[in-house]
Amino acid sequence: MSTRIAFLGGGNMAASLVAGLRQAGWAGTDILVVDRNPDKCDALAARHGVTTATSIAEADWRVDVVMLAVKPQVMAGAIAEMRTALGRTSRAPLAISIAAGIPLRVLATWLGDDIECIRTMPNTPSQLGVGATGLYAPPSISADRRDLADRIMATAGINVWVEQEADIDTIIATSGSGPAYYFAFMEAMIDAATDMGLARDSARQLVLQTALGAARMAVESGDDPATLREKVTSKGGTTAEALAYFNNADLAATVAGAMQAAADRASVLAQELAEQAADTHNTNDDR
Ligand SMILES: NC(=O)C1=CN([C@@H]2O[C@H](COP(=O)(O)OP(=O)(O)OC[C@H]3O[C@@H](n4cnc5c(N)ncnc54)[C@H](OP(=O)(O)O)[C@@H]3O)[C@@H](O)[C@H]2O)C=CC1
Ligand SMILES: O=C(O)[C@@H]1CCC=N1
Repeated sequence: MSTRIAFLGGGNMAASLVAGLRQAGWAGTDILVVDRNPDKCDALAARHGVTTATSIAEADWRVDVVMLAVKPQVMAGAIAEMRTALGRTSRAPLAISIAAGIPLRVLATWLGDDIECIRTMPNTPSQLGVGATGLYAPPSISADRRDLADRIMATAGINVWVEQEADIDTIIATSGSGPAYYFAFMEAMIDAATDMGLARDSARQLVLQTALGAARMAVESGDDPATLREKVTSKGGTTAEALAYFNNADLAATVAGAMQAAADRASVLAQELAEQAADTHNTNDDR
């Protein structure tokens, strides 16, 4: 029997995951995308043959899995609306959260007792099947449900399961946000090469192909990145000069600081959302 998946939110990350699912052969008719923006719904329906709905209240929630894919700040409201709509259906779907910074304990207060949740952190290269996803499931989740989440996220690329939820914040800082770091590096290199005299289009082609080549070598050659770096670096040559410049600017500390800032932001978000969940709980108790 087929597994029906709904996406609560059809933005950048959901679109990437839908593309990965479709590329892996998941039937478009088994995928529902619920997004309030009709243009996004139309684009996903046209491109991937998925079913769409622009209203949470009116969507057909008879699904096996719900991917929680709206921004953290609007998740509580979207889940509340979905809960009301789900009231009509008899079985509770498995929820898979892709949101940064919302702990399972907070999601549980919003989802209710009957909906189990697995926390994941994918990234946008999922759209090409070369994504990287971190996953955490609490011990109470059955092996079958873990396998289901594993199967779904594996359509996006590689899966890495972690034993403690706190590691998801590190994964957000590493692979969740990571593509943006590489894109920023590419932008800086394109700008620099252009400033140094290359035509922008030539600079772009050279930078992007270099990034692709370096990534493929790092993945496929069997050598670790340090060895590959050494093989480019001739003694007394040009690469050594560039790397010395990076060292003087303390590139490693800059990268570590940026990643820590991303992880810290996830913790702050978690704290804010936990306080919001507690306030809602107290308000409901007061009624
Ligand atoms: N982008 C990324 O690289 C990654 C993102 N994530 C996580 O994925 C989640 C989504 O991020 P991203 O895809 O970038 O965000 P987007 O803003 O691109 O997508 C969210 C979509 O949900 C829609 N939406 C919001 N509220 C509702 C609602 N009540 N009913 C229907 N639709 C609604 C939004 O519409 P509108 O635009 O009108 O608000 C938007 O189209 C976040 O929680 C993020 O932490 C995780 C890993 C990587
Ligand atoms: O920037 C964000 O918050 C999301 C989570 C990881 C990538 N994008």
